[in-house]
Amino acid sequence: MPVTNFPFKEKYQYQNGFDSYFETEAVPDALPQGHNSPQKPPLGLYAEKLSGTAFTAPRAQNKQSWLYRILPACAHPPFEGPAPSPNASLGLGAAAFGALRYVPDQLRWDPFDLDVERGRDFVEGLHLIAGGGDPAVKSGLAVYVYAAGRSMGGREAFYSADGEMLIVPQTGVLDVRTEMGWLLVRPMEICVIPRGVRFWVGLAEEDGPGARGYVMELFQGRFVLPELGPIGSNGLANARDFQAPVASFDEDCGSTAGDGPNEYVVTGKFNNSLFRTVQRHTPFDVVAWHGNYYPYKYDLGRFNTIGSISFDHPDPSIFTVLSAPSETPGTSVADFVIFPPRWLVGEDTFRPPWYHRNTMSEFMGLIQGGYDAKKGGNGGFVPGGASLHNVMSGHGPDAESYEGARNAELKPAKVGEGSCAFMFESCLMLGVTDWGLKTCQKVQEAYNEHSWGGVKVHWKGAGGAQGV
Ligand SMILES: O=C(O)Cc1cc(O)ccc1O
Ligand SMILES: [Fe+2]
Repeated sequence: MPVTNFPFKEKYQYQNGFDSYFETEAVPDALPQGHNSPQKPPLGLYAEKLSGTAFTAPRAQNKQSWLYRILPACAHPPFEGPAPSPNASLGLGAAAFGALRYVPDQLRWDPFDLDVERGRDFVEGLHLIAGGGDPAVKSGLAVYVYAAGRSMGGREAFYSADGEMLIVPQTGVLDVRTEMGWLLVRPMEICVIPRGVRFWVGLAEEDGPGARGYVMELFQGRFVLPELGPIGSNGLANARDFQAPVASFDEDCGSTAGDGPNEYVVTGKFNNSLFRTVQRHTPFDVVAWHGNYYPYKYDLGRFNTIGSISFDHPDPSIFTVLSAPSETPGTSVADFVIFPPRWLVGEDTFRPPWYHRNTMSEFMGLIQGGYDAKKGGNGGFVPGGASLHNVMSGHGPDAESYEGARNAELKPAKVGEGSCAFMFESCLMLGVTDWGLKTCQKVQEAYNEHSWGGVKVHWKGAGGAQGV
C-alpha cells in the first residue's frame, strides 16, 4: 500500500519522473532562458554546474544540473580535517573502513539501538557496518545503519564526495533539505542523494522515538532502474513514481562570501574521512535549477510486484527497485531489492526462498512486519535488525519455516501483509566493521544454530519414493 498521509504539503512539492530533465524556479524568471551561463544570470544569481558524470559521458548516462544560486559553493575557507569522526568509536571513518573483517559466517543482528539520549543527529548517528572497495578509486560501497535522536543543527549541511547515498528509513520520518529542495521521507519510502549534493536531515517528529534506518553509499556509478526485458514497458518501480524536489532557498548570505551574518558548517565526506568548513552564507541558496542530476524519493508501496503464476520460486531479482550496474553485464555493484506483500500461487512448489549459496553478497534489513523464510520474535529477524549472507555463505529458510512450507496446503496465499524486508545485494564480498561485529552488541551468536541447527533429514534411502 502506498504511504498515504501527506503532512506539511505546502513545503514538500515534487516533480515526478526517474532520470527526467527537470527545471524549477522558486522565484519567477530566475532560470535563464536559452542559456546556461549568461554573462549576468537573472536576479544577480551565480550559475554553477554540478556534474555527476564525466563531461564526456555518453548522452544516455550523462548526469548534470545547473544551479542558480546566491553565492557559489566554492566560497568557503579551507576545509579542516580529517576531522575526528563525530562517532569514531561507532564505526564511521577511514580507520573503520580500513579495518573491515571478512567472515564467511552467516550474521544476523538484533534491532539496532535508537538514540534514546537524543545526542546524535543523522550524520553523527551513522554507523558503518559493512563495506567493500575503495571510494578513492570509485569502486564498491558502504552499508550503514543510522540512529538519530535529533535534527541536524539549523546551520549545518553534509555531503559525500565518496558516493550516492540511498537512505531507507525504518523508524521516524525524515525531513530532508537538499540544495535542490525539500523531501519528506517516511518509513516505507526511500530517498537517494547524489554524490556531492549538500543536504540536511531533520526529524519531522521531534517528540517521536527518534529515527533509525539503513543507508547504502555507492562509491561506483549510480542507481538506475533495472531493465525490464520480457516484462515489457511497465512494472516493478515505475519511472513516474519517483519524486524530485522543487527549488527552495534561504537568503542568509550577506553581501559577499565573507561577511554574511551567520556561520554555516559544511561537512564533507572525502575518501572515508570527514572534513569541515565554516562559511558565512547558507549552502541552501539555490533559487532555481535545471538538469537531470537531482535527489529523489520513492514510495515502496508503489512497487508493482511481479512473480510466478505457475510454479517454482523465481530469483529475487524480480523485486529489484534500483540497480547500480558494474562493468560486467547483468552484474550489479549493488541492487536494492524489496520483499513487499504479494500473492503466492505456485503449484507443487516450495514457496519460500530455496536454500542457496551465491557469488553475490546479501545484506538484508526489515522495515516492518516479518519475513516469510525467517522466524521473528526474540532472536529472530525483526524490524530494525539486519542479516548478512556473504559470498558463498549458505543460507535459506530456518528449519521451522522449511517444515511449515514443506507441509503447507498450496492454496493461493498472501504473504508479507504489512511487512517489507529489503536486500542490498552486491557483487562485492562485504567486510564487516568492528562496530558491526562487536561494539554494537547486536550480533546473534546463535544465528546459525537457531536457524539451521534443526534441519531434519528427509532422505528415504536410495529406494525411497521421490517427494514423499
Ligand atoms: O536470502 C534471502 O532471504 C533473500 C532471497 C530471497 C529469495 O526469494 C530468493 C533468494 C534470496 O537470496
Ligand atoms: Fe539469499
